[in-house]
Amino acid sequence: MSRGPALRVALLGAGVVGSQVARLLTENGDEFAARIGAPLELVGVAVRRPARHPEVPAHLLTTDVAGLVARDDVDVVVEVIGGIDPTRELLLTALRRGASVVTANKALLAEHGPELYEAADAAGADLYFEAAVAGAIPLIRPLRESLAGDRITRVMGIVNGTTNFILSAMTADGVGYAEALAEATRLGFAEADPTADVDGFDAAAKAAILASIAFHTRVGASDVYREGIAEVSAADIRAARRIGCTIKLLAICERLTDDDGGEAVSARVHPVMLPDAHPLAGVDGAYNAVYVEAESAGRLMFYGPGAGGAPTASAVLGDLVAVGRNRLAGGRGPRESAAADLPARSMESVSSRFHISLDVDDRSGVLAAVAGAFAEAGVSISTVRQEGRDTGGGEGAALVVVTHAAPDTVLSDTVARLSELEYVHRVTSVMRVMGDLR
Ligand SMILES: NC(=O)c1ccc[n+]([C@@H]2O[C@H](COP(=O)([O-])OP(=O)(O)OC[C@H]3O[C@@H](n4cnc5c(N)ncnc54)[C@H](O)[C@@H]3O)[C@@H](O)[C@H]2O)c1
Ligand SMILES: N[C@@H](CCO)C(=O)O
Ligand code: NA
Repeated sequence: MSRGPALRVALLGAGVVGSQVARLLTENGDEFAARIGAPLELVGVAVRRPARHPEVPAHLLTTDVAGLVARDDVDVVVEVIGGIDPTRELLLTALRRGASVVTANKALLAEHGPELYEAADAAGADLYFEAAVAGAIPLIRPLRESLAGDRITRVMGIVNGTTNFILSAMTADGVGYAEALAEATRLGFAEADPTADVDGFDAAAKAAILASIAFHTRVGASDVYREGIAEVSAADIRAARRIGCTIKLLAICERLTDDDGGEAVSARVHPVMLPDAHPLAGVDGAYNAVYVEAESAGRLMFYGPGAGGAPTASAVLGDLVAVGRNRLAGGRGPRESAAADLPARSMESVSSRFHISLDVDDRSGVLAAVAGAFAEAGVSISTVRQEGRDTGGGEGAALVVVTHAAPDTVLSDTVARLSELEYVHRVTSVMRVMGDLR
């Protein structure tokens, strides 16, 4: 039963996510009203081309997005347009006049989160963004609220559905990279510009958001080290299989303790060879999964659909219900929590194990020369394996070296030394490895 005045909602964008938000709002309006205690009323939907949206009642459609957010009868703006321009200005306008905002826009939050929080604070409005990280999976709310009484030490996971879909297809079906990307785009997982997915920008934005919330510190997109999957080859996937691993693009956010006991934060995104027994190795397709380690709670795992129209709309609508309940209660949701203000560390502070593939001359002395280069750089070797060449014929052989943990910077020196060796034709790939190998 509805008790309060209607919560008036403006929807910006009716693409993959927005069209599902509009559908569910219309279909389930009575249920939402009962859950909130006040009806939700969709008062406008901003789109680029109204003719393409027969599913939205025509009187709600507008191309005047700036006019819609400026309307003083709009209580909540739901933004599913994406990108920084013009969304930053639109959301600031909405917040400054006291409207709450629900957004799925990780790129905007990772670049301009503090500015949006400040505008929300100044006007006493809410800023919710569950859909921005790991789609349908409840992750932002558990981190911001459920775990607010704990000390989180690590957040690590698969947070980009498109790249996970591509890597899964390349691994299971031997499907080519381009074909898998086209399918992810067709299914609505990929960003409007899919380089945001494959080059790791999308995952890096999510890592920045996760690290900020988990460590009560402002972490921006530029603080996140980033490598995408464009360099991951079919040969890398075969090499990973040989050592009992699966390649995944991981976002890793860690609380680091310096030698002097001071704390810092590291956030990074890069491909990793994960042992098949690792729980994240079995997360396939557009599914996401995130591990959270906290001092008192221990290890938690969040798993589910990380992309797609309806799953993402589920998270958007959950936020909308929360905003509606807050309004009716005369309260607000959580604000920015950044008081810890920890410094962000670069990759120089991070050590990893590495899997390095080399094309070498198949002759005596090669192994000693390669081992010597590692020794000179102070990198300890865990295993070495020599194989016939992985691709192509020729006189050479493929050498595969797996190291013990070594600092990132030292590893780049080692690769430079290896490339200069007379017997080494090429360093064909360098990839980080996690955990124990068989
Ligand atoms: N697709 C997913 O699986 C998914 C998951 C989580 C988060 N997101 C995020 O949700 C947002 C939307 O993603 P999407 O997949 O629905 O994108 P989309 O490209 O399918 O939809 C965006 C829509 O916004 C419209 N639009 C663009 N500029 C506009 C403007 N100035 N005025 C009015 N309309 C405008 C476009 O025409 C398009 O219809 C992005 O921030 C994305 O990162 C998407
Ligand atoms: N493009 C994103 C959408 C979900 O944020 C992905 O593939 O995960
Ligand atoms: Na989520």
